[in-house]
Amino acid sequence: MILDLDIGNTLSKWRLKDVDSSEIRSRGAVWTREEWRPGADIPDLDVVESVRISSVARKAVLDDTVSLLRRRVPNVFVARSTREALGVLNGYEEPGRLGVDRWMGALAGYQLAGGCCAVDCGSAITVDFVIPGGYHLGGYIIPGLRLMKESLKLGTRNVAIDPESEAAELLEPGRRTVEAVNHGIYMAAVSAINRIYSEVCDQQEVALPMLLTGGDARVVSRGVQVPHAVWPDMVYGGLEASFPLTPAERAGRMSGAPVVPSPVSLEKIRAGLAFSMLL
Ligand SMILES: Nc1ncnc2c1ncn2[C@@H]1O[C@H](COP(=O)(O)OP(=O)(O)O)[C@@H](O)[C@H]1O
Ligand SMILES: CC(C)(COP(=O)(O)O)[C@@H](O)C(=O)NCCC(=O)O
Ligand SMILES: [K+]
Repeated sequence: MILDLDIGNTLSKWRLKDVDSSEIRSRGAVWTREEWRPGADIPDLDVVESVRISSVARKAVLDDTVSLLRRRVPNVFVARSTREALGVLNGYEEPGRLGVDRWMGALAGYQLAGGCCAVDCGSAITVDFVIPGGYHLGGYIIPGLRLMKESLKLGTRNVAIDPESEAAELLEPGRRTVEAVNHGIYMAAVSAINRIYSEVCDQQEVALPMLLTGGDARVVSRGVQVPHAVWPDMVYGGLEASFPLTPAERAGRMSGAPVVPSPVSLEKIRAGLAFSMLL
């Protein structure tokens, strides 16, 4: 079995993948914290022959996790942000400083769509661009829905947005504090994503497919007008492409990859941008 780990600032996600069949056998998530307890937090390591890790947690957490795993598992692969990988050139001045989850998403998106806007809606919402030819332009970081809410300190933190809510309701003016906050942060997130996408496509003169991932991807998806696909395993896709282990991965396939969404024309994107600015 392969154990894939995606350690974010809030949640540490894991999944077990069969090496021969490439099937996902189980998955789970635990709060990101100092220490892993194999058998409790993550599956028993006896069945695991390889681990692949993407981590944005503090270096000490990653170091401890890696040393624990190295004692028990033959192969441990740790993803790093590099200057170039899989045909993508990292846009950061200091490539190693780009969050490795963003880098994994950019690599997966490029491998799937050959140019994309990769949006990760987690603790932070990150929006990264890779244009055809493999140039990663850099991106944008804004607080995620939960962080935006907590920063207001209005005592609404325990009333999360219902992930089943309809976008139309979430975009209405709130008539109670908790609604005003939830609708406000939702509007902030989806309008930022829509606007960032249009601005960058306009500047770069290319209509890109958009891919969404992260814990809040599904609810954010309902408010994003740009054609897009939700790919919950996008970060894992970057791990698969970086460290291919199964026959399917060696052939370039990534688990759960969605059908690439067809972007609207650049003219339409530009018209939308002009309209939103009343030009
Ligand atoms: N069941 C859940 N448990 C915790 N957070 C959730 C859950 N469902 C959605 N969320 C949202 O997802 C965010 C965490 O998403 P995730 O992509 O795992 O973040 P990160 O990679 O930063 O740890 C939380 O901040 C919260 O807004
Ligand atoms: C921006 C992030 C905090 C997002 O992490 P997440 O919300 O997925 O936990 C992470 O990618 C990170 O720590 N990045 C390093 C800074 C950068 O990318 O510029
Ligand atoms: K994120």
